[in-house]
Amino acid sequence: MKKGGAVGMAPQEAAAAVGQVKAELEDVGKAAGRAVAVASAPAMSPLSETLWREKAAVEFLGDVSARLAWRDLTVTVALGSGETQAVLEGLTGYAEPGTITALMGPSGSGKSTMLDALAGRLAANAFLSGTVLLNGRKANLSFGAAAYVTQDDNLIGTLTVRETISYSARLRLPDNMPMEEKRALVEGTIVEMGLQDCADTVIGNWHLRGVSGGEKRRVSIALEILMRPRLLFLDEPTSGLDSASAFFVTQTLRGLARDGRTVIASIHQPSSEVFELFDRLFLLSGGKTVYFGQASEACEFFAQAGFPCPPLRNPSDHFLRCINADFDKVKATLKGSMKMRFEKPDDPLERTTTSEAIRRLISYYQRSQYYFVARQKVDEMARVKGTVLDAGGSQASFGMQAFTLTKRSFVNMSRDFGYYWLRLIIYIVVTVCIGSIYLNVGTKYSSILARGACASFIFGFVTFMSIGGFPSFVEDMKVFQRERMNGHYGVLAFVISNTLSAMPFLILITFLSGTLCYFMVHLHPGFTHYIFFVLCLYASVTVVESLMMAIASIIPNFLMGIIIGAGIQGIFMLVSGYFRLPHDIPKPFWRYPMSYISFHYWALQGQYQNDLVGLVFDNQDDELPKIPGEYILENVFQIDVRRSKWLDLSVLFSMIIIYRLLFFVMIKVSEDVTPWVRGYIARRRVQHKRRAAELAMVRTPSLRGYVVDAAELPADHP
Ligand SMILES: Nc1ncnc2c1ncn2[C@@H]1O[C@H](COP(=O)(O)OP(=O)(O)OP(=O)(O)O)[C@@H](O)[C@H]1O
Repeated sequence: MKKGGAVGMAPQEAAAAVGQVKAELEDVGKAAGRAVAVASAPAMSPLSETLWREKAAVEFLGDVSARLAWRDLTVTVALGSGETQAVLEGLTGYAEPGTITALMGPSGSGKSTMLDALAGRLAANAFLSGTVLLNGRKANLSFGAAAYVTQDDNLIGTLTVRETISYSARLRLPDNMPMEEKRALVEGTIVEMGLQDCADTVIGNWHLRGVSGGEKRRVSIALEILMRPRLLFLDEPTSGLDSASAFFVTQTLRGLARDGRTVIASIHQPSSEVFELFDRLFLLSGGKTVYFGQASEACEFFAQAGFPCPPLRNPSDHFLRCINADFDKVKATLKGSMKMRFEKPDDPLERTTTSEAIRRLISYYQRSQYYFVARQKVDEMARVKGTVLDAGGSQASFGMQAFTLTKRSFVNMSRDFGYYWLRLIIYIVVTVCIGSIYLNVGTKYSSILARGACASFIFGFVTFMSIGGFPSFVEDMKVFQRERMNGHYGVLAFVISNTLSAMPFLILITFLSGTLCYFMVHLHPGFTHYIFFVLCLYASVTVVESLMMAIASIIPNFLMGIIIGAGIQGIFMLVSGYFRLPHDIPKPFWRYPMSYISFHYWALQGQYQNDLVGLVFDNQDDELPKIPGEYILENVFQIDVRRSKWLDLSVLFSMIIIYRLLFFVMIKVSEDVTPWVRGYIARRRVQHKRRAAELAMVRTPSLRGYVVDAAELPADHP
């Protein structure tokens, strides 16, 4: 059959042609299935091959494979001004098990948005219409039902490649799977992604030189293929890779697809070798379909549409050259500056603008057999209700997830110099400075204020320094968000692990610096006084950590987070009872509730009692009276001495729990509530803008006629 012949055919002829195409496609499909059985093995690691052989029979029967189809997919985003922008318009296509589908198009054409729409990850201000069907059913693919490799490699910099993959395996594989098998799976994945040479190299971060960008990309992919997902989305998996690595990665993805998986990847500018590895091609320009069909037939489609690929040009370069409207601007600029001299009159693209070429290609596609066949196939896939795939994600128990995460986080904290070690040094230096300035503070009259100032500085500024860990928290949150979106583990396991892994470091930092400070300043002697002081310091620093983690969960930006964290702490410090005495703090708002919410307040009140109760202040050489600490507490610092200092400490410890719960709630809110609220606001803005525009048109007499005329136009009028 002549390809492209459906254009301009009578309906009966077209139906017969489609029938023939379908028969051809089915034959090709069966042949591909058989070919897969033979051809896929050499591209796979021995382990993958075994897995494949065990499961291939089941998978090709179609009971657990993923058939994805989308029809009339349209995505509109609401912009801040209330205007809307159509990012994708009426896309129809499908992806089948055993194939790799490439999404190609110029920058900004909507590739990432299309992947997000298919994977159920659209931003809150993006609205989807049309249908996405998985095995013939509407499916929610977020949180682990499909694996998704994003453009950013959010990995833990201090772990080696092997450790990164091993921890990920332990987080997701079933607990009862023998360690040997888990290890074999990890090693198999390392081999499959060609990471053997750098398996024991750290990923790298700002102070650790690690693996190359390309290797990082491959680690990100390895993490997602580890669990052999049925459906795999990849956003630009080859960007930043050299041609050999890009070929290797795509070959691996093809091997994975041949394993019975459905692979959809957006690709920027593939080399001709890479392009040849794709089964289907979805070409996008300005959010519209330029071509969807067999990748190998794309050249023919372009030739039929009047844009044949010149000999010796990489087909994918040619396609992208034809559909990138930016070339018009570039050519105009170059012509204007007389820099473009060599024009080829035989090239159709020289005789027309790229915008015109795009228009012609889109319109040609919509009348072509390719479009017709795609719609038929999608309708067919929608009719067959296949297996409901499980939610995917982790198969490990909650306990295993929490344990593995705690261990991984502890290893990261102990290796990352910037996480706690640097802070430990700074804490020691600062506390030595405090110790020398208030050295043997004594019990003279002048010591009263010195003790007050010393405690205020310690519980104010020293705890304040904990915001220095914010950049590390943000890195942790990025890794968490990637893993969470792919369903590796839950929020509770993450919060618990983060709390437990930080605990030993916080104990070390606060006990070391607290002990130095306590003995140098010579605070109230006695073991219980000492232990109260360090516990108070520990609780305060932990509360600040929890507060900063809660901030990091909603504001994942270093500078903004530090400014907000510093602002909150500054306000808390202000109402702690030192800069303004408790009874003098204005009652509405500042005393009730702010000072009671401030952890500085409780820490300072407790420490004042801990330090002053039982001490007597005098100036030995004078005749002046001796002043008991209790009197100073009540009359100078305005503290109720009947309240136990242990109550203050228990409030501080309760605050740790409250802030950790807040951290948990914040993550849940940013996951569930924030997108809903943002979506609601975006919808309201759009409705408001539309109503205003309609009103303006009806009120303008000159436009009234236009509105009426427009209403009478046929629906398909441009
Ligand atoms: N949530 C959103 N809010 C506003 N605009 C958006 C949103 N999502 C996508 N867009 C816009 O839609 C267009 C397509 O974006 P998209 O990231 O999908 O393109 P792309 O083809 O993946 O580009 P690149 O290859 O550069 O990554 C861009 O102009 C982008 O600004």
